[in-house]
Amino acid sequence: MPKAILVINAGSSSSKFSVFRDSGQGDPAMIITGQISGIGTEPVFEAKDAQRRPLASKSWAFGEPTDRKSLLSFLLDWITERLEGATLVAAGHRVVHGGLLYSAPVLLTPAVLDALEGLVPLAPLHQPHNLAAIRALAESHPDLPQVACFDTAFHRGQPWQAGMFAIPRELMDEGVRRYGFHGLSYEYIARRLPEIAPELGDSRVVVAHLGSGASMCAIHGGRSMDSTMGFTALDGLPMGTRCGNIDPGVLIYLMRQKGMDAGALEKLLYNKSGLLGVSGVSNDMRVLLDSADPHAEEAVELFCFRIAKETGALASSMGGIDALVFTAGIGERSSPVRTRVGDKLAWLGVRIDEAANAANATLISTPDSRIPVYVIPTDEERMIALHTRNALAGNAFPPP
Ligand SMILES: Nc1ncnc2c1ncn2[C@@H]1O[C@H](COP(=O)(O)OP(=O)(O)O)[C@@H](O)[C@H]1O
Ligand SMILES: CC(=O)OP(=O)(O)O
Ligand SMILES: [Mg+2]
Repeated sequence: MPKAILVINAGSSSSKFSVFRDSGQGDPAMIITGQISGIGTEPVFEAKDAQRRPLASKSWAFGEPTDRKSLLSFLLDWITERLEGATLVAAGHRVVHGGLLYSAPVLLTPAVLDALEGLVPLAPLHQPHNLAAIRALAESHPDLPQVACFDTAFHRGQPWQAGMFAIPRELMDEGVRRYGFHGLSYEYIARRLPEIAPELGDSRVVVAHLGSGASMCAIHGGRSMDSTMGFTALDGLPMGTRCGNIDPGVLIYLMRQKGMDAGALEKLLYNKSGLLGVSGVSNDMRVLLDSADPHAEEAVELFCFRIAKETGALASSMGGIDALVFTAGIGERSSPVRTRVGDKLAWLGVRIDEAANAANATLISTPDSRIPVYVIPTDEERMIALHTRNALAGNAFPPP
């Protein structure tokens, strides 16, 4: 009998989900995708089929239970009716932080969940919501195996220099080190790129994952060598509402001179900074690109400046660069951002083909560009489905 795997990527106010049919041969096939948004306020459920055609939607009447557990229970009932003979065998979750302990996907047990709970302070924007979805599902469906797939796992094999802060060694031994995130996305790109460009299998690639969280990764021969995010998902590029890298002296200044405590700093750096903080207009790149406000223009320019700067840094970590890849919401859909980054990398010999770029084509560089530039839609959900299948079978993935 065919099997089905539920994939969940739970955020603060929304849970994205997909259902994959798994025949055991090749990659699992996505059959349903969607999200429940407005969790905690007015939830709305929307589901689409594999071709992204609407399948169903629902909102909840006042007074109906809309806690996470009830919403997930509704979701599972709805999915079970549409499995057409397949059996739901597991749920795979994106869990942002795996810390020092988890460098591969893991079958969830109460002890694993407790260990992951201890990492909440390292990913306050993500981890609590990832774990809340797991706990809610464990309550409503205690017999359904659940697998945690970590954003940090792909980076755990990085050279030691990339993982180290120049602070006293004891802190590093406790786990105060650079981890890197968006690993499921980078792992997918590392797998997909050689299918698109077989000659790039062993090469040095810089990947820019530009979504509401944004980071970049240096990948050599399919392995992560360095990344812009560090101990938390606050480091590196400026993001929708996060500051990206910042002189730590600023934090000491804010504490001393402005009396800010940890909570206030967390709010400032995670929720009020980045594109939103610089523009004062929006955290959404589409809004900024359409805005006539000079501060919106500055936010876009700063974002692109930092992407170009990090490209140079990551290339240096690999001793060179053979290709550049854009992915995630902004990377896949914003040709103006890609044009600006390309212009800033003209020194490297990057030449963007504007017609291909405007069309969001796969290859957006000209034939005379010194390195090829690609746009590759990411698929973190597919990686989670693959990892979940393999964790259930007790196999390591990718195979050693
Ligand atoms: N056509 C577009 N042009 C520019 N930015 C876009 C476009 N479409 C989506 N985005 C940006 O992509 C971001 C979401 O990216 P996504 O990868 O879905 O993020 P996340 O998974 O972190 O929520 C939004 O904040 C929005 O600014
Ligand atoms: C790690 C991270 O920043 O994730 P997201 O892009 O989903 O916010
Ligand atoms: Mg994302």
